[in-house]
This record gives sequence, C-alpha cells and structure tokens, in this order.
Amino acid sequence: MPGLFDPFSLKDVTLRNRIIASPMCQYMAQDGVANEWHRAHLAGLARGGTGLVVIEATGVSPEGRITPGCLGLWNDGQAEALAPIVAEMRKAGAVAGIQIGHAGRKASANLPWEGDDHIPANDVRGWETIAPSAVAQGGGLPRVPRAMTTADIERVRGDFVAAAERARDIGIQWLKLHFAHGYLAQSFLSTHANKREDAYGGSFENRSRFLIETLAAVRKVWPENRPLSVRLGVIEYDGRDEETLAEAIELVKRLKDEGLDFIDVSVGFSTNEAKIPWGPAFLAPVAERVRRETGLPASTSWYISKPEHADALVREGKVDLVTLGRPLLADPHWPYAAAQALGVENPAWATLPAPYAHWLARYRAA
Ligand SMILES: CC(=O)[C@H]1CCCN(Cc2ccccc2)C1
Repeated sequence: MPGLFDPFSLKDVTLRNRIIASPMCQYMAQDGVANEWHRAHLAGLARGGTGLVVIEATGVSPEGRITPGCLGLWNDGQAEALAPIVAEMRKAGAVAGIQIGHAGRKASANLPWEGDDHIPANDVRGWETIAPSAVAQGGGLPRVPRAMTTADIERVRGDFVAAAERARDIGIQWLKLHFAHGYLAQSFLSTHANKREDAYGGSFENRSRFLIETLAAVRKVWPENRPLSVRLGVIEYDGRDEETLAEAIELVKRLKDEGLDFIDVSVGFSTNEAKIPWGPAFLAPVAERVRRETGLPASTSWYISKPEHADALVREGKVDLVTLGRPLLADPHWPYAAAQALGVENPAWATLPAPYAHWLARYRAA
C-alpha cells in the first residue's frame, strides 16, 4: 500500500504526495479580492512541499462569504487577482485547488479573532443572510436568515457554476465544493436547519436536491479531466449519527453518479449542541467507511499532526489523502520534516525547491 509520500493521480492531475493543505480561511481580503497576503500564504504552502494546496473557502456570491474578509469568485476582477497566485502555486510543484461555497445562515460574521459572531443587524459591515429556512444557527450566530425562494436557489446554483468557470479559466486544477460545516449546502441536507415543505425540504431526496443539482450543474462546466470534489459533513455527533451517516453515504453515491470524483469527509456542524469527540484523527474511521461504501477516493482531516500517523492512515488504506490545517500554519515546510521523520530518500529534494533543498541536502551534519 502506498504511503504519505507516494504520488496520487486522479483524472489528469498527479499530486507529488498524499498531503492536502486544508482550505484555511485567512480573512484578509477586501471585497473578496486576493492580495499580497494570499500570494505569500499560498505560495509558501506550495513551496513547502504540500501535494495539493486548496485556496480557502471562497464565496460564490457576496452574501455567501462567512465574513467581510473572505475571498470571493463572483466577479472577473477577483479571478484576475487569483490567476498569478495559482500560477505561482503550480510553479512550486503543488496542485492548485480552491474551495468554493456559500456560508448561508453562518454568513455576515465577524472575523474569528474579532468575535466569531454575527455582525449586528444595524452594522453597515454586515448583510442579510439567506438559508433554506428562517432558522438561526444560534449561539454566537443568532441572526434569523431569510428563507430562500426557488429563485434564490436557482441564482445561488448559478453562482456556483459561474465561480467554477472562473476557477477553470485561471488554471485551478482541483475544485472542491463546500458542502460541510453548517454552511448553505450542508444546511439544506440537515433537518436541524432545513424545515422547508417544498421540493427542497422534508424527505432525504428533497433535502439532497440542492447539493445534487449544484454538483451536476458544476460538473457540466468543470473539465472532465480535472478532479471535482466535495467536502461534506457526513456526521453531526448529535445523537443521530447512524441515521445521518446512512443518508450521507447514500448522498455521496448519488453525487458520484452525477460525476463526483473525490470525497473530503468532514463534520456537519449544523447544530451547536453537537458533542464532537475531538482527538487525533477522530474522523478517520468514518472516512474509511465512506470511502469503502462509496468506492470514491477520500480524504479526512481534523487533529492529524504526526507524520507517522498521517502515513499510517494512507498505508492502512483508510484514506487516499490526508488534510492538514494547523500543522501547516505552524510550519509550511511540514512535508519536509515529515519526509525526514519517515525516512524518505533525499527529503529536501523530495519536498522543497532548489534554493532550499540544495543547502539542506548538501551540508548535513554527520
Ligand atoms: C470555511 C470553513 O470550513 C472553516 C472556517 C473556520 C473554521 N474552520 C474549522 C472549524 C469548523 C467548525 C468548527 C470549528 C472549526 C472551518
């Protein structure tokens, strides 16, 4: 079985290793436009040796951002600002990905280090939020969203398609739709958030409709030879896990029928009452089951930081790729340290660009 530093090919894309840099929000954009911060951050991760670097959750529409500092891909100016960053990521040897999404009832929030809560309704920085039903997330996100009309649903589906086309045209190789973490798509699937009585609510088929229709519409414009993935919350830890998992696995199978190439397994976060069993790679057994039962290549994330642990998850066939967040914030060159720890031959040249690798490989202490 392959290990963390074996290549991974899917469609016409090959990753140099099994490490994904999670789409970590930076909250540093103005009007959704990427700037020097995003260039340095993303180029740094790509130069550090990660196989697939996924650009942070990017709003498909202005009201689809989580915060005013989030990236957007709803206009051509935003695409133009990202294009050179994507080129630099690829030049550094990483596969360039992006996660596009709509934050739904979790939108219009302050930056995490400025409250992580809804911007007050009368504050000009915020905006009206929309969701399947007029049901608030609660807690720090008390704002009651406007229930979407079918016109809203069609418009947002179209926004996902337009953002996918822009991503395609600026050379993104791996597209991930954000269907997790209590954001809009997840909230259509979740009975915690979706109380609709029309074709988009009630039965599992109806609650899956927005996700399936959106994926199918994006697949039509996303090149067949580039991977199309989804990050999906397959479990909520709300006491109904078996039921939620069974539905999620059935949904992934139907998304696969519509052209899904890869599943990134995560948590639903649709309710604040969840009891998340935080701990090292706690989601790995769930990801292994989704991978096995759907037959799709898969990744997992959450609390994975040790090279031996990440390598074991791949070698044991639990997942194909491992998604890292905070370890890569702590050290964008984590792949180099992991390659050393795992005894990879020529760890510097296996992960880092020549200006770093030459000196790290050459003048080594005995
Ligand atoms: C966009 C996204 O999925 C990010 C936003 C920032 C927090 N990230 C991780 C996170 C999700 C849910 C609860 C706690 C932490 C997810």
